[in-house]
Amino acid sequence: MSQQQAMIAQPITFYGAGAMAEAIVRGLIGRSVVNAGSLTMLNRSNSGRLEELKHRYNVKTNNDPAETTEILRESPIIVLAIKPKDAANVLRKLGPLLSDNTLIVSVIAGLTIRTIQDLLGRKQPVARTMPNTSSSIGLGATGVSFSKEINDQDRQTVMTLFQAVGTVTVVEEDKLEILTGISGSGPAYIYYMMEAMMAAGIRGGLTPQQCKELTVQTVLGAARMVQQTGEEPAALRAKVTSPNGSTQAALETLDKGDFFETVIAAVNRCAERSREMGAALKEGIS
Ligand SMILES: NC(=O)C1=CN([C@@H]2O[C@H](COP(=O)(O)OP(=O)(O)OC[C@H]3O[C@@H](n4cnc5c(N)ncnc54)[C@H](OP(=O)(O)O)[C@@H]3O)[C@@H](O)[C@H]2O)C=CC1
Ligand SMILES: O=C(O)[C@@H]1CCC=N1
Repeated sequence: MSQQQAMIAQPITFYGAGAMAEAIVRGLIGRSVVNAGSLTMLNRSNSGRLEELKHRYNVKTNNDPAETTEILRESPIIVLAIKPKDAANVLRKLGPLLSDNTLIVSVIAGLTIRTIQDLLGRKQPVARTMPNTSSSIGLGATGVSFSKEINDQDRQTVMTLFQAVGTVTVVEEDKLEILTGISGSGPAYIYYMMEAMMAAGIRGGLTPQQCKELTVQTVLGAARMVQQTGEEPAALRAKVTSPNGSTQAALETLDKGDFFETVIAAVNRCAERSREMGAALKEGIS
């Protein structure tokens, strides 16, 4: 990542102060793309959480209903970082507070641009994004789609925001669900794999600390190998796999559990679940 990262001068309000909002805020501050004082994080009721965030990042926080209304009314950029189940209520109340050029950036899984605008009751400029939690260390992978109301400056702001915390892939909106299956939820699959590898090592007599160190370095090294050598994962896998050797035996065991197709099914189910959540929100509009 370049040292001369573009700055975002406008204040940004995070509507929702949970795991994903924190990941982005931590990344933005870590990369000095924003001044902490220009970030505000709002939640519904968890004041302890806001205290923690204020202490950790020096950001402004609030959950007083009257004050948050004023903050939202005056925010040029609002990042929606609430759960899908809370989105309908929040967006219905938010719509009347916006001005025509308030930029809405959503990280909410499944929620389409059309549904966001319908719930807001106005054709707001919207960037629908799907980041992941690795944004917190600047290694996020974010997918983005823009509504047609977005102007070039807003588009650049959104690109700057997410490029500051990792890579950005602009896609057609109907590809965001499958993208969620790969990169939005993907860290969880890798962690699950790591959990299983560590459990195996512990059962085999290694210490938890040894297992963690070995597993982390293995995952890190494998990802970096793909990135730095430019070789395909399949080619790199072949280099690890001696004919009739131990790796082949392990991979055959994975294949007995239909590993490859199971991962594909998991990614597809994730995408499908995102669409289901989006459809439920759409149906809720009446
Ligand atoms: N976690 C992840 O890996 C990723 C998540 N996402 C998306 O990010 C969004 C947030 O997820 P995540 O951060 O994990 O969720 P969390 O449960 O960690 O956070 C949700 C936040 O929303 C707040 N909130 C809920 N209702 C309101 C309301 N009416 N007014 C103000 N604040 C409210 C909660 O406040 P309180 O605690 O006070 O109720 C909380 O701060 C989801 O839509 C998810 O799809 C996208 C990519 C990856
Ligand atoms: O599980 C979820 O719904 C969110 C979306 C992507 C990652 N976490």
